[in-house]
Amino acid sequence: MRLENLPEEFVRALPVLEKLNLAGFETYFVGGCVRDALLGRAIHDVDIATSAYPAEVKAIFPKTIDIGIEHGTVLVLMGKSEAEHYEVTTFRTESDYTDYRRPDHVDFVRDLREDLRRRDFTVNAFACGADGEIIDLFDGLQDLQDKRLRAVGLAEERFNEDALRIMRAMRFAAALGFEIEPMTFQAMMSHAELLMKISIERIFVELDKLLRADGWRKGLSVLIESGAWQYLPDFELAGLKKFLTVLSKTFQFKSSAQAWAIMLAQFDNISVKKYLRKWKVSNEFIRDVTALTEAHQLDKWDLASVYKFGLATCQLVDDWKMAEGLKIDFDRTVKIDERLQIHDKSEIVVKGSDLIKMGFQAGPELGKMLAEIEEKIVNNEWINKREFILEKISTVSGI
Ligand SMILES: Nc1ccn([C@@H]2O[C@H](COP(=O)(O)OP(=O)(O)OP(=O)(O)O)[C@@H](O)[C@H]2O)c(=O)n1
Repeated sequence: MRLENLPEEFVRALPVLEKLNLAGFETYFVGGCVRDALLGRAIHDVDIATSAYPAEVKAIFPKTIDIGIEHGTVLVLMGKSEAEHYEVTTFRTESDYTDYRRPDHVDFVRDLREDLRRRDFTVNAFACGADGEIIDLFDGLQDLQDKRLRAVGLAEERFNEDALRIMRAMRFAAALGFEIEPMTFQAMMSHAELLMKISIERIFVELDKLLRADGWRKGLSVLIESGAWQYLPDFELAGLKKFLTVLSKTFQFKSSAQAWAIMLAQFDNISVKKYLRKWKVSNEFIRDVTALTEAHQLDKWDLASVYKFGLATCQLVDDWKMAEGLKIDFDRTVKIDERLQIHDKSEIVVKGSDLIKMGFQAGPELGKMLAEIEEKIVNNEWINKREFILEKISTVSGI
C-alpha cells in the first residue's frame, strides 16, 4: 500500500531521506508519525530510521547534534536557519531488559525487520519510504482498519521489555478509540505488576495523555479491567468507578489540572497535595489542582473568590460543575471578573514603601495594612488611586 499524498510534515523531511538513500542507506519514516499519517491525524514528531550507523549519518549531513548516540539517535539540522531538525535513528535491536524498562544495550543492525519487530504495537510498527510505500510486516494495516491495538509478536515479551507499554496500550485505546486485542489484553493483566518498576513520572505522562484523549472513559475502563490501577499510587477502585459516572456523557477535560482535580475529587479522604507528591509532579501543577479543588467547594463566585483563583480557574470550575449537572451562569463569572479593579497584588498603586514614608513601621502591622488595602480594592470599597488610598489610610490610622 502506498500513501498517495504524503503529509506536509513528511514532504519537508524528504531531503533527509533522499540524501541517506542516495548514499546507499535504506531510510524510512517510522513509528507514531506513520500511524497518524495513515489515520489522517495530526503529526507531532517525524521519526526517521535508517540502516546507516550514527557515524555514517554524521558524515552525510553538515550539521548534526549527538542527542542519544549510544541509542543510535542523531539530530539532523536542516534548512537555512537550521530551524528544522529531525531525529535520525539507526535500525537497532534491544536485548535483555533486566529492569523491565531499559534495554541493557542496543545493537545497531542493517535490517529494517529487526528494528520493527522490537516495537510495541502493530500500528506503531509501520515504516514508510520516501515514495510513500508502507512497509507493514505485522498486519498493522488490518488492525488499523479494524480499530484494534495488538502487540507486535508475543505481547508478554513486549511488556517484559518495557512495562510502560501497558499504560501506552490504554492511552492508545483512549486516543484512537481502538479495542485491545484479547491476547494483548491478557498479557496486560498478567504483567500489570511490572508497572511498579516503572518511574512514576513516565506513568504520569501516559495517564495524563489518556485523560486528555477523546476516549478517556474507554482508557480508564481498561485501566480498571486490566487491574493495572492497583499498581498506581493509592488508586481507589470505588473512586475510579465513580469518576466514570459523575460527569455528563460527552465531557472532555479542558486541562490536565482539571482532569486530575476531578479524578481526585472522587477519591475518599485524600489530601490533594500529599497525593500528588507521590506522582512527583511539579509544584505548579500541584498548585493548579489544589486551586481547582478548593474553588470547586465554593457555592457562588464573588469578587474575592474570582480575584483569589483567577478567571481561568473559575471557568474551569464552572465547566466542571456544569458537567456534574448544575446550572451555571458563565456570563456572571466573566462580569464579576470585569468588575475587578486589579487581578494581582502588584497592580495596587500604593506600595509598602509609601506607607513607611507616611510613618508606618516595617513589620507585621505594615503587612496587615497592605492586606487590608488589597481587600478593600478587591471588594471595590476603595478605588485603586494613589491619593484616594493615602487619604483613606490617614483617616483610618490617624497618621
Ligand atoms: N515504550 C515504547 C515507546 C515507543 N516505542 C516505539 O517508538 C515509537 C515512537 O514512540 P513515541 O514517540 O513515544 O510514541 P508514538 O507512538 O510516536 O506516539 P505519540 O507521539 O502519540 O506519543 C512508537 O511508535 C513505537 O514504535 C515502543 O515500541 N515502545
